[in-house]
Order: sequence, then C-alpha cells, then structure tokens
Amino acid sequence: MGFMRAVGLAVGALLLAIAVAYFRGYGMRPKDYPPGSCMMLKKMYDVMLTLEWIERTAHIAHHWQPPPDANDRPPSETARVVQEMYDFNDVSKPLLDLAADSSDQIVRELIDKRSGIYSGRMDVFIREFGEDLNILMKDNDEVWRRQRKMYHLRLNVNVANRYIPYQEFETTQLLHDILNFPENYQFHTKRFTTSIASTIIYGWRTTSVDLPHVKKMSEWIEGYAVAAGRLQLMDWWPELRTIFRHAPSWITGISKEMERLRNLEDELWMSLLNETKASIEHGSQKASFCTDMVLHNDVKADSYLSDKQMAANAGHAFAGTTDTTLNTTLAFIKAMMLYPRIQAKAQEEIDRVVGPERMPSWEDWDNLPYIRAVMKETLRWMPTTILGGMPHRLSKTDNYEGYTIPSNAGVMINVWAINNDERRAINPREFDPSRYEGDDLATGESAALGDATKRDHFTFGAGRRICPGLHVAERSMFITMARLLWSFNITRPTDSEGNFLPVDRDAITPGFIVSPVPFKCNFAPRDTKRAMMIQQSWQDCQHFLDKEGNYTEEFFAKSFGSE
Ligand code: HEM
Repeated sequence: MGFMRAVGLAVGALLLAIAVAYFRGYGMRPKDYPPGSCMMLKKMYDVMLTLEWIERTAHIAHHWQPPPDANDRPPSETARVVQEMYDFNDVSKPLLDLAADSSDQIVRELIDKRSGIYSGRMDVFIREFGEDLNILMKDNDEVWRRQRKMYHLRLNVNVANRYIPYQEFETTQLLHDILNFPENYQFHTKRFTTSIASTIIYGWRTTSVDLPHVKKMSEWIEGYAVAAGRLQLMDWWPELRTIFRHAPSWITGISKEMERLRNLEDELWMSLLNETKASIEHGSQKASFCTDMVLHNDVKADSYLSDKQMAANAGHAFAGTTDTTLNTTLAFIKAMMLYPRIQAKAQEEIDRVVGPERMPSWEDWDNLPYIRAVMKETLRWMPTTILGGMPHRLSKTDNYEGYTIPSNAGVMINVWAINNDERRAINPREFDPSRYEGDDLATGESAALGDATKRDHFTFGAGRRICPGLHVAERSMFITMARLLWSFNITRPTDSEGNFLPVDRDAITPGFIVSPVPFKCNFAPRDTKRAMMIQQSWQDCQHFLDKEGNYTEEFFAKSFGSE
C-alpha cells in the first residue's frame, strides 16, 4: 500500500472515530451534570495525586460558580458542591468530588442521609481478579453487609477497649527502640504499627517486619497498588475489558502478575485463619478479632461468613490498619518537630496530670484534653486518607439542588479540601490543636453528629462505609502520642552552623493513602530519669515474652483474664 494511501486511511479512521464519539456524546458532560472541563481530557492527567493537585482541586472548587439549574433558578450556595473530576469507571459517569462551599453539610446530606443509595463501591476492573472479598473495594452487597456486621460486633467501642493492653505494651517497645536508635525512628514506627495490627487482628506480635507473614503482606499491598494503577485503563475505558479478557497474557502483560497476587493473597489470609482455628482447637487461642470471628461465627446469624470470607475480613483489616496508623503517627512526629511551642504545651499538660513517675495510658483520656486535641488536629492536618480512601458509588440517579448525579457515579469525600476549609479551620495549614478546645467527643461520637459543621474532621470517611476500625485507631493514636510526648523532645535537625535543615511542611507521598515525605528528625529523652524508666519498663516487659518475642500465657492471663 502506498504511503499516502496509508496516511489517508489513518486520517479517515481518526475522523470517523471523532465523529462517532461526538455523536454518541462520548466523554461529553450532559447539561445538567455539575460543571467541569472535558472529562476525557481531565482523566488523562488527574491521576497524579500530589498535594499540588489536591490543592488545585480544592481551589477550583471554592471559586467555581454553578450554572442555572433546569428551571433557570440559580442553585443555592450549598449546591456548589460537586465538582466533576476524572472518571474512574466509565466516561459517561463522572467521579464527583465533595469539596466546595458547605461541603461538610453536603457529606451529611448525601453520604449520611441518603446512604441507602450512596454506599456502593465503583466497578473497578481489578475486582475481577479474585473473589471480590476485599471489603474496602467491595460493592454493598449481602456479603459486604455481613462482613461489616462482623466488624460492628467484633470491633465496636467496647471490644476496642479490650485490646488496650496490646497497644500499651507495643508503645513500650517503640519508646525503647527510639531511645536507643533514634535515627531509625521511621523503621521502629513501622514495626510498631504492624505489630499493633497483627496482635489485634490475630494475637501474634510483629517482632520484625521481616517475618514471613508480614513480608508477604507488604509484597501483596505493593503488588496490588502497582497492578491497580496498570489496570486503571480498563476503568477509564470499560470497552477495553472484553479485549483484555480474551487477549493472550503475553500481550496484556499483567494477567500472570494478577494470578500471582491472587494466590499470594488467598494463601496468606487462609493460612492466618487456619493458624487461628488451630490455636482454638488446641485451647491456646489469643484474644483477637480473628479468634472472635471464628468463635462466634454462627451459620444462623446474620453476620455469618464462610471461611474464605472470614479470612479476607481479617486479612484486609490487617492490611488496612498498618499503613494508616503508621502515616498518622509520622504526621504527628512531623507536627511536633515543626511546632515546638505546641509540643511544649502538650508536655506541660502531661507533666501536670500524669507527672514524671509513670507513663500516660488510655486511662488518662478524660484528663488530657489537649492531647486529645493534638490527636484530632493531626488527623485533620495530615489525613492519610486524603480523598476518603475509596469513592462511594451511587446506586440510583439522584438529584441535588438542581443537579443530576447519575447512578454509578463515584462520589469522593475530598477529605483534604474539607479538613482545610477556612470556615472549618482558620489558617488551616497551621497545626493548631486549640481549634478543638471544648471538644470532648470521641472520634466515633463526632462522626455521628447531625450538624456536620461541628465534626472534628472527615479523615475516617462518612455514612455506612465509615471506617469500622476508628475506635481501635483512636486508642492507638492517643496512647502513642501521649507516650512519645512524655518521653522525648522532638526537634528539627540543624546543619553545622546551627541553621535548621530545610523541610517542606506539606510534602506528602503520592497515592490514595498518603504519608509525609520522609524527613529527618531528632529525638532526645526529656531527662535521665525518664530514659531509665523506658529502659526498665522494656526490661520488665521481657518477662511476658517467650523466646520468639511473642506473648506468654502469663501476659494473656494478666491482660485478658480467663477469656
Ligand atoms: C488512622 C487510622 C485509619 C484511618 C485514617 C482510616 C480511614 C479509613 C477511611 C477513610 C475509610 C473509607 C471510608 C469511606 O468509604 O467513607 C476506611 C475504611 C476501612 N477501614 Fe479504616 N482507617 C484507619 C484505621 C483502620 C483500622 C485500625 C482498621 C481495622 C482494625 C480499619 C479498617 C477499615 C475497613 C475494613 C474499611 C472498609 C470499610 C468499608 O468499605 O465498608 N481502618 N478507613
């Protein structure tokens, strides 16, 4: 074929494709949808979730003027809500971003009050590669309802109290490790948060992040995140799914990797469940979420789960706890380093209430309002779930203030924008716990407030999909923050001339679950007596550990009685 003929055919095919796309309205926004730029173009570049991007989004949302609605009536102020972002699943179904004027109230209005239709998850292609048992990604079907019920029964506020001995024990090792090897504080914090997760979910300690189960979990999380990114193309253009399904794996390149990840995940979660079952059979079960699920699983109950479903429920809680708690703890350390006066004020409260003779504990919750405020401010200021974790899918076309929100659209809680809304928080990028003065509510109580403007933040999401681990997370955060403040002065490193090393206050890693970009920081024990107490406490803890560094029967008997 001549060159010119080939070019002519290619140009003709392109024009035809554009014409078909145009007449089908492909990638165009229907008139009554919330405004924004061309969806198809936006999709191409909006996938890079950096802080700059989030800020730009929030900025656009705040300055955006709504068009007249169907009746030529300007939508009310509150309708400046939904800003179309990029399409996650289908070009004709936008992903809507709740991040504009009064957006906290709109979360209440849509995600809470209309939760009957706003509690699904989007049909992402990656769900096809497995049995779709990841509760975070799962649509709100019957199995999800049962999985959620299991969380409600086995991780509610009272059950969360039961795990405090694990959290207090683990913080003792964290303090010891940071005291002795302060330059590796990030590494110790990772071991610590993983161990909190493995003890609460399974009853065994993460003595090292190199334990086979833990390494496999990290491998799965990392592999899954990369694969999710690669498969996104099939979410932007679902038509490609059929081609992908039938194409040989050497063309798609990823099918084999998905099979490997699936096997890795299935084996890992199942072996962890089987270990729990075996311990129950031998009468050596440990207090944990997984033990509780197995012991109380009743085929007649409305929370009944099959073995596979239980295994996945525990496994995804393990994975979901680790990074979120780690990132929030690192955010707290960064805030303390950057805001020494706030650190001093928090330490003053601890010294006054707790004193130097003992470490703070969960029992001090009521008497340490400033530390509670520091915890709330950390979650507001540097929310690891910057866009609410996962979008909520709308199962039925809805109408809000004159706008049509089509069924199957993904609605994202733009946590960053809401937490930084000037009307909720003056000078929002300043770390200032005093904004929570007089707020005595626990995280769960605050999230349930009918007046959403009074909620502390939106970092745990909202509605029926709100994080079911928030009571556990709150206890971990409070105990860790109080104890780190009791033990150390956290300071910003300087160069040889005494000048502070540069640090970008707002720098975060890209992704849906973000972390402060790694930063250097100094930890010094507040005095020798405290340093000795930390060493001694960890020494005392050894009494409750076996050769592998796991809890002895004596520890369980002391902490959990005859359970
Ligand atoms: C600082 C710590 C944590 C943060 C910031 C956090 C945040 C979130 C967010 C924003 C969501 C999505 C909510 C929504 O869709 O509206 C979520 C879901 C979830 N979280 Fe957490 N989380 C944390 C810790 C935990 C812990 C400790 C556990 C378990 C013990 C846990 C288990 C889950 C599960 C199972 C889901 C999926 C719920 C569903 O889709 O129905 N999270 N979390």
